[in-house]
Formats: sequence, structure tokens, C-alpha cells
Amino acid sequence: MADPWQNAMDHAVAVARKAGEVVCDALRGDRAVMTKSSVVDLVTQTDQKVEQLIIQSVKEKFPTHRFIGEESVAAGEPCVLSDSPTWIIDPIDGTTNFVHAFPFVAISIGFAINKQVEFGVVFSCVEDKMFTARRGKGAFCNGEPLQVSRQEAVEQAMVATEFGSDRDADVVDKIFQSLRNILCLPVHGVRGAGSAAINMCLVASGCVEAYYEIGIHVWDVAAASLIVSEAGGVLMDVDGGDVDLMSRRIIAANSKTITERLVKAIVPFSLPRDDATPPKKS
Ligand SMILES: O=P([O-])([O-])O[C@@H]1[C@@H](O)[C@H](O)[C@@H](O)[C@H](O)[C@@H]1O
Ligand SMILES: [Mg+2]
Ligand SMILES: [Mg+2]
Repeated sequence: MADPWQNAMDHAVAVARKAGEVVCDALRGDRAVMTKSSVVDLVTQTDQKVEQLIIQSVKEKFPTHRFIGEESVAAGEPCVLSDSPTWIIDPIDGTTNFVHAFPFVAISIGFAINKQVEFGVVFSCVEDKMFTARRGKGAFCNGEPLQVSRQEAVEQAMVATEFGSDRDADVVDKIFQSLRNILCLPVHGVRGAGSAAINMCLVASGCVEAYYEIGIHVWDVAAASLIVSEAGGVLMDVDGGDVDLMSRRIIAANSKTITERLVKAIVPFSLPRDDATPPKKS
């Protein structure tokens, strides 16, 4: 049976590549920086321009589809995942990297229907790596199949995480407690690309055994969540429960074994859900 969403996925790849050209061009120019939820939660006109480019391009082909876009939500649009076909967009995942010309920035486009991600596209544009996954059909980087690492000994694992943009001392303490516990398992090392989506694609590529973070948003991880699972990986909440893309918490790993060791080491805390935050628009 023909795949009803293949043409939508092909469009996502094409518009991600076009958006990547805009981002890479902007990396060579000036980048006016603004802030959102904190003085270190950065956004630029390029984030906003790229998100509008993607949304307008999709609307022309799929006028009835819905959107969850990072910068649209920041501007007051609701963050609601219904059963309708919904595009979940992070126009630049790694904005702080982008501002500093630190070369790990990605355009992330997830597509969900009936609240299930059907395809994911993450374009790491400086690296020119197009990560894709279609539910049930595998995960790829530039067309090459992806497979998670087969390492199941956490003491020989590489783990990725990020420190986020919350500088509340109590939150930072919890983040560092988890980091300390994980380092002392021990693990071979901890890394962070500065982009949740790229970290998760590194899990899918077998370069790191796991990524975890508390503080991410649905747009950071929707596309890459399918790339990880289609590469043979496992997704879980940091407390060992089922992953919930709106919960702002995630572990993406190569195996249940590694995931369960991380659950024991992570100090869990809760944040307001993405779909619980009331839209700012009156
Ligand atoms: O804001 P953005 O660059 O799209 O996304 C970023 C995430 O990829 C990262 O994991 C998180 O730690 C940052 O705080 C930020 O949210
Ligand atoms: Mg992001
Ligand atoms: Mg972003």
C-alpha cells in the first residue's frame, strides 16, 4: 500500500535543506540576539524567519494541517497536539550555538498524526547531515541506515546531556547532582552538542549510548525521538515511566539496560508541561 505521508516527508526534507541554507548564510553575517524565558534563553530573527519559511511552505501544500512551532508558541500560539496532522518545528535547535557560531545547529521537523510521530527530519546544516526516519521504515543519515550502539555496559558508555537555560540555583543543583551521579557510575564520558536533536541523532548513529535532559520541549525532541527508535533505540521518562514528549523530560538510549542505569542515577524533577502552559495571546 502506498505511504500516504511520503510526499509530506519529502517536502519536510526539501524545506529543511532550504532552511539550512538560510541558517548557514546567517552564520556568516550578524546575528541580532534577543531573549525569551531567561537572559540565556536566546532567540534570533533567523529562528523566527526560518520557522515562518517552513510553516508557510507547508501551508501551501497542506492547508488543513496544524503546527507546533517553537517561536510561534513563544509568540503566544497554543502548544496543543491533537489527532490532526501536526508539524512540530524547531527552526534552529541549538540557537546558543548559532549565536556563537559553534557549528552544531539543526532544523528539526517532526510530523504527528493521532498524537504519534510518523516521520522525523533533523538537518544538522553545518555538518550537512540529513537525519530522517519514517515510522516502521528505519532511520537514516544522508541515506545511510542508522543503528544504535550495542554497548550495554554503562561503565563503557558515552552519555550526552545539556544544562538548559534555567539558571535557578536549585534547578542547577539538581542538574549537577544527576551529572555527578552519572559521572561516578562511572561512564567513559559526558558530552553535549548544544542541541537536543543532534544529541539524539548521535544516539541513533551509535556515537553515544544515551542522551538525557530535563528542560527540553516537544519541538526539540519530536523528530529525533522517531530517529532514535527507528535506529533501534529506547525512549523513556527520566523516572523510568513511558516517554511523554510534552513532559519536558527524556532519556533516549541504545538499550533498556543503559536506560535503567541512568534512571537510578538521575535526580528527577518536574517542570510545567508544554501543553499545560496557557497561550500568551488573549
Ligand atoms: O532553544 P533551542 O536552541 O531550540 O533548543 C535547545 C535544546 O536543544 C537544548 O537541549 C536545551 O538544553 C537548550 O536549553 C535549548 O532549549
Ligand atoms: Mg530546540
Ligand atoms: Mg530552537
